[in-house]
Amino acid sequence: MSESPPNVQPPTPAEIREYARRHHIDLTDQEVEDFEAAIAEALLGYERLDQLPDYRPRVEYTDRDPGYRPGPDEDPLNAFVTKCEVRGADDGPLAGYEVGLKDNVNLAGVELTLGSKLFEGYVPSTDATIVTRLLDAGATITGKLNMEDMAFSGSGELSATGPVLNPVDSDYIAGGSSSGSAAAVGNGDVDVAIGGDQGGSIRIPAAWSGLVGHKPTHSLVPYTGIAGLGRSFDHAGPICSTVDDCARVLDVIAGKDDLDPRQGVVPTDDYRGALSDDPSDVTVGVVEEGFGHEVSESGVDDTVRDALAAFEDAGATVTEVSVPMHQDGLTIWNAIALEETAATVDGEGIGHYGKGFYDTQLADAFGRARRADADDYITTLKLTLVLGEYLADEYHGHYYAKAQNLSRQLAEKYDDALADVDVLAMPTTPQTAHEVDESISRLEAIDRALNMLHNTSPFDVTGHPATSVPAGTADGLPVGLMLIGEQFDDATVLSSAHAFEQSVETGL
Ligand SMILES: NC(=O)c1ccccc1
Repeated sequence: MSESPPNVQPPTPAEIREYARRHHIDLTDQEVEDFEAAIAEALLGYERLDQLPDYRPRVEYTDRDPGYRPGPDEDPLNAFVTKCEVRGADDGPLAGYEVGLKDNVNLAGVELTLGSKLFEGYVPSTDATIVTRLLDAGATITGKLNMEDMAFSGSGELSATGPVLNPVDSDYIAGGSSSGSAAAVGNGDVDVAIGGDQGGSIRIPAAWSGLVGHKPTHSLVPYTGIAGLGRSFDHAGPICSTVDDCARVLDVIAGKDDLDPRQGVVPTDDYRGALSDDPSDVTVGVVEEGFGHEVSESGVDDTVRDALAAFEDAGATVTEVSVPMHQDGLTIWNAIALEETAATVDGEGIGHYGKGFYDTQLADAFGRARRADADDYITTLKLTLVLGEYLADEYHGHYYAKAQNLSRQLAEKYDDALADVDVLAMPTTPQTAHEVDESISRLEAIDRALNMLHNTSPFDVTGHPATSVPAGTADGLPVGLMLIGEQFDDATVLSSAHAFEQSVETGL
């Protein structure tokens, strides 16, 4: 997909009528004629815009290698879209670290696919803000990692290049949507990886693959230069083997970015410096409603309860808390995710509103691809666009707006529970990884893509920081314990996860 800037042309009278109709306006003949003249005048400004060069963030470390797609011998888990090597500064907190990026993160000069056929051959010429920060910290970026097609599934089997295999047991899938991020870290191909999380996509693959995944507080980590689904619930964050590495990466990528319209005031911390080894520093509120969902596997619930009992034996204070509204979290997330994703796609992948960097290249590429190849969308995105557009149109945005309001109320309920404890706790997902099965039906694929979001998705719409840390196994497969903290108190969440990791033997 090559970059060719648009060259503005005036609409025909028929087009003027058609675009008016899309806004429920019926123009008279005289209105069409008058607008034709007014539009000719207005478009002179657009001719000028075509002449002005775009304003883009500067790219540093310009020695770029476009890389290559590894074959199955080199990449048996299908973790990579591209292997590459972009070296950063000579020293810094990530010197010696090989870092992989989910393939929705702009790395200038290297193809970006979003795990989808639609973007094949698209090469951004800017870096995401977090890429600049990683390179400044001494990292070497060694790969673009596979992901669920357009990030719209939690399972790990719906990339355009097929299933991503679980690094603990390759008869199972890795979890998604940051599937390659988990597989590459688990397989030792990279030291740490960046993932993305809109409904659970950092924490699910971390849980299923026996790794640590941290979804930062919403807006703590700039999302500039990363393709997303909706500004109000897009997150990027680390997937690593240890909590210590997650804190080390967060120290580098967190903080104010003038280019990101999602951010307000962004309080940061010394995340690595705040890590504790001592369970007696930690008070945990175990959220009753995070267990026993209809889809919950008892083995998962038992493993998480046993791990929390072991944490208590090691000195942590563990209490039971109730947050009844948690049971409505997935419903609230769903109403936000459906309409906001449809609006983002209508907005050519970049949307509108807010001051910041707008990726014109992405809009050009996505705009063209979606008009030509939308039939190749992942099935869950097709479903979301149909239903999201229908609901927005038929009910005039009522449900999206109400769900946004309810997400604020939900956030208050978690805050109330957090007033008495450091962190809340529950299983990251109600079940362990699905078995690899390439013969499933469309409806089974949709179910497997979305049936694990009960505990992860509420925190994508409330914004609270949440870490998944390995808690043990159920039938030999990894189980994740999710710890949740107050907004912008990522330090306490990571510190509590670290104390757990250091004091409880999980076999992972
Ligand atoms: N990107 C996500 O977190 C996601 C997960 C599951 C379904 C839709 C989106």
